[in-house]
Parts: sequence; C-alpha cells; structure tokens
Amino acid sequence: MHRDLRLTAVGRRYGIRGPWVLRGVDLVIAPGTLTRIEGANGTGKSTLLRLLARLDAPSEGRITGRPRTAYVPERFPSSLPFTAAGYLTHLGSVHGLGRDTAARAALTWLERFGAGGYAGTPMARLSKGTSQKVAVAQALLGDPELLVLDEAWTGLDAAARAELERAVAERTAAGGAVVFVDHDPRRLAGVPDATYTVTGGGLLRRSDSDSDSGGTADGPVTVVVAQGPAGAPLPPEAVRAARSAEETAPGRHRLTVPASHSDVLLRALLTARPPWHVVRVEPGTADAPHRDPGSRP
Ligand SMILES: Nc1ncnc2c1ncn2[C@@H]1O[C@H](COP(=O)(O)OP(=O)(O)OP(=O)(O)O)[C@@H](O)[C@H]1O
Repeated sequence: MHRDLRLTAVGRRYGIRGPWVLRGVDLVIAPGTLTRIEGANGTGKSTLLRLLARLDAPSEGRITGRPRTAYVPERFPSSLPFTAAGYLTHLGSVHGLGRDTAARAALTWLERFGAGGYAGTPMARLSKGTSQKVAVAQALLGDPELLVLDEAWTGLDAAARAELERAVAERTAAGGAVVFVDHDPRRLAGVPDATYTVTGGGLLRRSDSDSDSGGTADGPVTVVVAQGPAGAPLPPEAVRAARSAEETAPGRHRLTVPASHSDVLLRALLTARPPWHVVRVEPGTADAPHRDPGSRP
C-alpha cells in the first residue's frame, strides 16, 4: 500500500430519512498498520468496515485512496456452485493471477488453514468452520494492500485462528494495512497500532493508557536476540514487526515482538541477505518500551 486511505467527515445512513449510523468520521489508515475497531452491538462497526473496503459509499463526506482491498464479511455466502478450490481459483483469476498460480495459491491457503482435505468439496457441503476458512483464504489469496476483517476469527478452530493472526502479521510486515473487528478483546492484544471505538455515530481513538482489554500495551510477547552482520541495519520487515528494538552490543539486537508476529520477525531475520544469526528466542514480558511509530520505515 503506497498511500493512506482517508475518510473525511464521512457520514452514512440507510435511506434518505434514516437515522445517521455514522457522522463526521475522520480516519486515516496508513500503510503497514493494524487498526482495531470496537464498539457495542449495532453501533456501526460493519458499516464502517464496508465503507473502508469501498463496498459501500458514504452518504456524505469523502473517501480518498484506493488500495487493492480484500474483505472478509461477517456472513459468507457458502452455497456457491463451486468446490472450495474451484471457488478460490476463480477468485484468484479475478484478482489477476494466472490460472495455475491461482490454483496453487488456493491450495496453499487451504492447507495453511488446515482445510486442504476439502479442496474438492462443493462449497454447499462445507461445515461452517471450513466455509469460514475459505472466506479467509479468498481474502488472503491476492496479497491485498488493505485487508478488512469483520469477525473473521468466528467459527475458526484454534490452529486456524493462530494462522490468521500470523497472516495479519505478514500483511502488515509487507507494508499492507489491516483493519479488524473481533468480539474477543484478547484478539491480537497488544498488536494494533490504533484502536477506535464506534460510539454515538463517531469514532473515539483509544490511547495506550486505556489498555484494560486488549489495548495497545497488552498481550503475550516474544523476545528475540539476534546478531547481524557488522554495521548492518535491521531488515525493514523486522523493524515493522517488532514493538521495540535495542542494540545491546555492536550488531546484537534485542527485539520484543507480539507473540503472533514472532514467525514474521524470525523469517525477516533469517531470509535477510546476508542472514542474521538468531541467538535466542524466549517468552517476554510486555513492559518493553513502545517503538516510536515515527520510526516505522
Ligand atoms: N443495509 C442496511 N440497511 C438498513 N440498515 C442497516 C443496514 N446495515 C446496517 N444497518 C443498521 O445500521 C446500524 C449499524 O449496523 P452495523 O451492522 O454497522 O453495526 P455493528 O456495530 O457492526 O453491529 P454488530 O456488532 O451487531 O455486528 C444498525 O442499526 C443496523 O440495523
């Protein structure tokens, strides 16, 4: 994602005389960021996500920026006349992938979510959980610049939930933006760059100090100690994934990363050219100082 997606004074109501669901909403979604949207039932979270995904247009105000977007809706139409792999391959082609590449990507994503065995099953015969895996796979298939997840974890088993958290970490580390709603306050706790509450038709940004239930300072973290080639800067993907980084000796860095992002960080270090040496990986405490968001490369 190269540019911000920006909402300016956005309002949405359904019907010309309907009550305003959202009004005067200003929001900027920057590349490489994770944003959580929360709020009570019926406050307009899904309405906001559909506007961000450009599946709906505001009744007033302006939206600028057109990242390549994928969206996982709250309810996924599962009775489509395709097999799981057929559907994903078809969508991959729609996203501009060649047919073979699309078919490979479809299988890769189904396998990552533990649904490879259902590739040939008609969508209408999939369980709710497996349909949800297909819904998530369809969104990840085209490496979207903006990924919008509306309760996408609901119905997934524990392994698939963790896999989706990893996929989110991969997207943001690659410079994409992710916006999500989830009823579980522990979801990606400690990871979001920003959390907003939809209330009274507006958006309230939650500050770091309001970290009671999944605020930006919570959540399990992993500490990675890595030794780099002399004088080499940390790989940019590693910097994006890490919450804090400290050079403890020449070339030796102590990185604190949300546990859900540790795979992405390790891969960034190990695949750097030349690769970094990972000295130690251990569970950490979440008291490390926050990286200055201005340092995001
Ligand atoms: N297509 C629609 N037509 C008419 N009203 C709608 C439509 N979509 C949403 N609404 C109304 O807009 C309001 C906000 O709904 P929305 O689904 O955005 O809230 P939400 O915060 O996502 O709710 P939940 O937490 O229950 O999923 C509700 O009053 C809802 O009835």
